[in-house]
Amino acid sequence: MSIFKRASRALRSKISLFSSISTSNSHPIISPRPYLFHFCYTQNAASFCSRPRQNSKEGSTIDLEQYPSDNIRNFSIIAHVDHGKSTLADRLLELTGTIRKGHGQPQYLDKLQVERERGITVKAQTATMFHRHKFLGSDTDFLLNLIDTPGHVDFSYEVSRSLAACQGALLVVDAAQGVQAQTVANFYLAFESNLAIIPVINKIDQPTADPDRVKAQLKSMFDLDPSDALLTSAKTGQGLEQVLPAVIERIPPPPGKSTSPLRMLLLDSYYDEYKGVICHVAIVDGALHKGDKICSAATGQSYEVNDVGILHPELVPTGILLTGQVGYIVSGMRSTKEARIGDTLHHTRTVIQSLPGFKPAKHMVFSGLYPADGSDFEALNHAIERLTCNDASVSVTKESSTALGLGFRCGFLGLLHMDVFHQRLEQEHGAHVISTVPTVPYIFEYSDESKLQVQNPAALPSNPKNRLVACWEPTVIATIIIPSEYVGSVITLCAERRGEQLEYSFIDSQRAFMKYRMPLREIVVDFYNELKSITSGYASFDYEDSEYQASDLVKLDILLNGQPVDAMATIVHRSKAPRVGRELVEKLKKFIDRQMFEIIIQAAIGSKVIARETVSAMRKNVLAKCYGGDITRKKKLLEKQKEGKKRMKRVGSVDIPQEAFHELLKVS
Ligand SMILES: Nc1nc2c(ncn2[C@@H]2O[C@H](COP(=O)(O)OP(=O)(O)OP(=O)(O)O)[C@@H](O)[C@H]2O)c(=O)[nH]1
Repeated sequence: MSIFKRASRALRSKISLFSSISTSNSHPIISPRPYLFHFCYTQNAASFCSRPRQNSKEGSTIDLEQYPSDNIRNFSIIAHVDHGKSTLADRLLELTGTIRKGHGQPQYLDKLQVERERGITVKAQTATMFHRHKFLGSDTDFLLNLIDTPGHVDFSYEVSRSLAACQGALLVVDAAQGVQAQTVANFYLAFESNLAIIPVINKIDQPTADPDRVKAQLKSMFDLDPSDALLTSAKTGQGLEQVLPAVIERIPPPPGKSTSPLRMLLLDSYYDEYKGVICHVAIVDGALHKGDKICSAATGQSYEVNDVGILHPELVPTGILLTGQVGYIVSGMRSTKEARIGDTLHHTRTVIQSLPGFKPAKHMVFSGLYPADGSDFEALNHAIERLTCNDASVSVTKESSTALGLGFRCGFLGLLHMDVFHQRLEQEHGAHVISTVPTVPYIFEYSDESKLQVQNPAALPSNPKNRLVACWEPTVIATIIIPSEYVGSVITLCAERRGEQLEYSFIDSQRAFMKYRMPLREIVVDFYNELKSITSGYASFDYEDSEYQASDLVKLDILLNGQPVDAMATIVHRSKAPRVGRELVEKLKKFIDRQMFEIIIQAAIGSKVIARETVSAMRKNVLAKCYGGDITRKKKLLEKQKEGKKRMKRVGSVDIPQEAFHELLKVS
């Protein structure tokens, strides 16, 4: 039985996310303002892009009243990493004249520096486009809201939020790589949200493209009709003219009621230096006008709407948003904490039923963040506050460490998310941070039946008052898709990582599909890199969280000259403790400079030492390799050493360089 059919059974009873609720109150509709259109030819001679001209009265607004919900289509682009979502989004924006062709920066909607440097999408981005299409026999103007979503598993929360504002999705699949792990995960997200799914087989220009094989995979895995698949190349433009007509004809208009009281779903928020908090919203029912008084269903707090508009793709004020439209509002919220993602906003003095909202983001990985220089705590505090304004999926609590001083314990959606957060802290806010070994949330149960959830290994008492009776660790269900020849080595890797095989089948003659239950701890540290390396980069991998399972866990302490370094403590499975302990002390030995006294580095479980290294006494001579050379070179090296010393962390009498903490992150 195909996965699709199994899922259909499970989901048969699910109801639509946007099943509309009938209400009697209606908000008065303001009479339409005058509007004008001009038309321009696009690269595709057969179609026009209709671009509403700026309203001359208000100077800066576009009139949206021309677009009743029947003329609106809201859709996401979803796919596995690198299958071409952002490039396809670029082409659609060009095709509709929303951005100029050759605007100079590919993947236009990937705006963050980190997205551009890494070539990945981290934040979902919305863009409103206008398009004229012959529909039911006559030329009709449509407003299309496109949401480009991230492909990496850590950001699937962004995908599920985006889908809540859509009635359809373009499921993009690389014509050479075929269905991959995130294709499967994203298909189910869209399917569970009852979206119309349009398969798009992209990159057909590649020499290894095999669209027929991909069509067969789509049929066997998801029961998608092969004749529904669009064949495109976002690179050469081939086949792109079919995309928007398919969006208009196959995706239903938004189902909301224009005569019902306003209900809008808060999709996302970020902080802008000049405007304050900007919220992205989807109008589910009713209409919103500039100057309206609105209220949060979650907090009861009221606000006045100071600005409202669409993302075209930059912010364009329109003074109004109508049923089914997606746009932004500025409403005097002082912090993004007030803008709760998934909240329902409505007019004050109207009674509405809240929208279903979203499941809260689940933090998979926790790590301590400390200022590299202890005196920078306030600066780091400020930087984290500002960044969490734009990334509400990070949890932050203050903590202190004897080794590192005052800092923060942060929860992330995965390791890539953690990495991206660090990079943004440094790039966007100039913060220098030391992060501690990432850990997953464990549960420890004691003889008095008390349970302790541990997000920071240092918080686990080495000698508890009550006897420890059980330990529990979080698990995930991992999906792995690989070429058949790598099956053996992947099974070995998963067994080493304590995985339990749940499913093993073949997508077609060349590709195997496997499902494993695995401890989260085993996959957050370097699993994906190892999987990629043993499969020559051909594996694709995705995971979803699952239940806790009993496990034999121990706390591994790192001691320097007999003194435990709380920031380096970690929790591991007992069977892995000797190897992890050895690796940790070896790594530390490499990074701790020789000092004027001997340093003993130990890894211990309770009072039992399981690994040990010694750094012999002496000052590191940074000039050792500087034969001859002029004095300025030597001065530079000494200056660098001085600078490095400033960034050292003193534990007892031992100075630990910042890199040592970074290197520890890599030890599994
Ligand atoms: N040959 C070819 N390359 C393409 C095509 N579409 C996209 N690419 C290339 O594929 C790479 C990934 O494209 P993106 O658009 O960034 O992919 P994405 O799915 O948005 O990636 P994530 O956001 O990281 O998930 C880029 O180097 C693109 O230039 C295509 O149709 N043909």
